[in-house]
Amino acid sequence: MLETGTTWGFTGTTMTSLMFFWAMYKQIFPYHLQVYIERYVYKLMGWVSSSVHIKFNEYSEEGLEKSEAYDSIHNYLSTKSTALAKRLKANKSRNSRSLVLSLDDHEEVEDVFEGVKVKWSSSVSENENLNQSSMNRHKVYVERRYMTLSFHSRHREMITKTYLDHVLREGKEIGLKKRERKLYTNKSSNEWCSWRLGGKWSNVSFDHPATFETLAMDPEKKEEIKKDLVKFSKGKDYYRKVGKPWKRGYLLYGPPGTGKSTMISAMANFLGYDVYDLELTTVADNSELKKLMLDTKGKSIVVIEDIDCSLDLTGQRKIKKEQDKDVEDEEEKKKQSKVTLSGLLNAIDGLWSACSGEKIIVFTTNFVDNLDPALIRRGRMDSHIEMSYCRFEAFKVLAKNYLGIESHDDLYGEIKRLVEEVNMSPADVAENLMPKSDEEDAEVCLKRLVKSLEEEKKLAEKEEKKEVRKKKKKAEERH
Ligand SMILES: Nc1ncnc2c1ncn2[C@@H]1O[C@H](COP(=O)(O)OP(=O)(O)OP(=O)(O)O)[C@@H](O)[C@H]1O
Ligand SMILES: [Mg+2]
Repeated sequence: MLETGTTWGFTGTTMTSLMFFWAMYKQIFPYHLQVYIERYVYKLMGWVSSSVHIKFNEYSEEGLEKSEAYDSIHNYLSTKSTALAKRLKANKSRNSRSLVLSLDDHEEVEDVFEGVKVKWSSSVSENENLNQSSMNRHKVYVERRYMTLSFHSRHREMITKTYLDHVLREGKEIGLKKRERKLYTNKSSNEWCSWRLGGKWSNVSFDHPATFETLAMDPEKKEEIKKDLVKFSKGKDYYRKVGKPWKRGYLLYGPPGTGKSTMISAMANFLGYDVYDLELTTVADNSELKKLMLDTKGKSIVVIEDIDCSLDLTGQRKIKKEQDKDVEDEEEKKKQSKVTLSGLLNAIDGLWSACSGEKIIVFTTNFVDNLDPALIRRGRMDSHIEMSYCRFEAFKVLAKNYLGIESHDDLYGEIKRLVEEVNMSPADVAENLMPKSDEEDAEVCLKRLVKSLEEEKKLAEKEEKKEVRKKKKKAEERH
């Protein structure tokens, strides 16, 4: 549990009472003597004190690796500090919308856990380092931050076993919630550079506003999906117990504009996950695909949109020869992705899937029947979700989103009848509902929708009649 950069020390008085002497002593004594004195003072204090102190450094001893434990403690204490500490530090990260308050240096905050009081203090010390890179080697002073946890020695067992676990877990969760989420897209392999940060994926910050509240679909189905996601995200122990990698596949299928891509954003926002948008056509071959998958982090959704169009995964093996004949340009042939169905199956199900925490895989398609059954069998795509045309329940969500209304005496009845009869996508319904100018009120938009639905209905009836006539003609010809 305690990682690099975490050291244990036992001293005997509070930090605050030493602060004045500390400043004086730093001025008077040279650094090498300070190290010597500190070692013995600490030892002496340990003999007379009943307190235990645990020190958590921000960086590892070599100063290279940032301690995850320190970050988690920092996050955990930021909530306590805002309410309890007298001196706070305010930071605003580049993309965050609000200020982040945290414990200032040399400040203390108390915490109570299972009736036991503990104290956290944040400190910063200056360490001497030799500047190796400079032509004239000289000493530089580096600030080293650390947190000290102090408590009575009779609670040692509980604090080290239960409390610290609790702090690290909670702090990690807070960190995940407040982190800036990313939308990744895969680079082509000639852009992969091991020495450059970023690796195989480029990213932008993910800020899609879709949520389950704004997603128009049957409310029961929506609740089911939300429950399923929550169960998955909390299922670490369960997945371990049943011996399955912690991952879940969702197949979203349905006609264009029914909200498949919107659903992915809603899922990511709901769980606080990153999104990896995998463009299969730019992946050269199966081995590249595996490497890309290995380079994804946990708490993420890996998405392959329009899986039926991405590659000819359905019958790649069968029609490959024919295809090769058709592709005359050698260069073009080289550029084509060689990812095969089995390569994709391996990448989803292979050993990689057990790496780096929980992962969701989402495929979307307009034509579910065209997909190879192996690709979407349960266990691989565990949940198949049909995104359907807009029915009345979904319409109500859209009307609330776009017009801010929950009912309309005259028009809701008519719309209810029409949307149950006409196949119109939520995207089209939304477009009709969106006011086109400030003068357009809810009624104007609803009337536009009614008109549009009626036109669609007439068109559908015409098409149906045409079909019936065609069938009749064929039947007559056969006789
Ligand atoms: N179920 C829905 N709920 C809310 N908005 C929706 C829904 N479906 C579509 N929309 C609206 O329509 C637009 C297009 O939807 P989206 O891109 O999610 O459809 P899609 O199913 O992914 O379509 P395609 O199959 O063409 O990729 C969205 O930006 C959104 O505003
Ligand atoms: Mg889409």
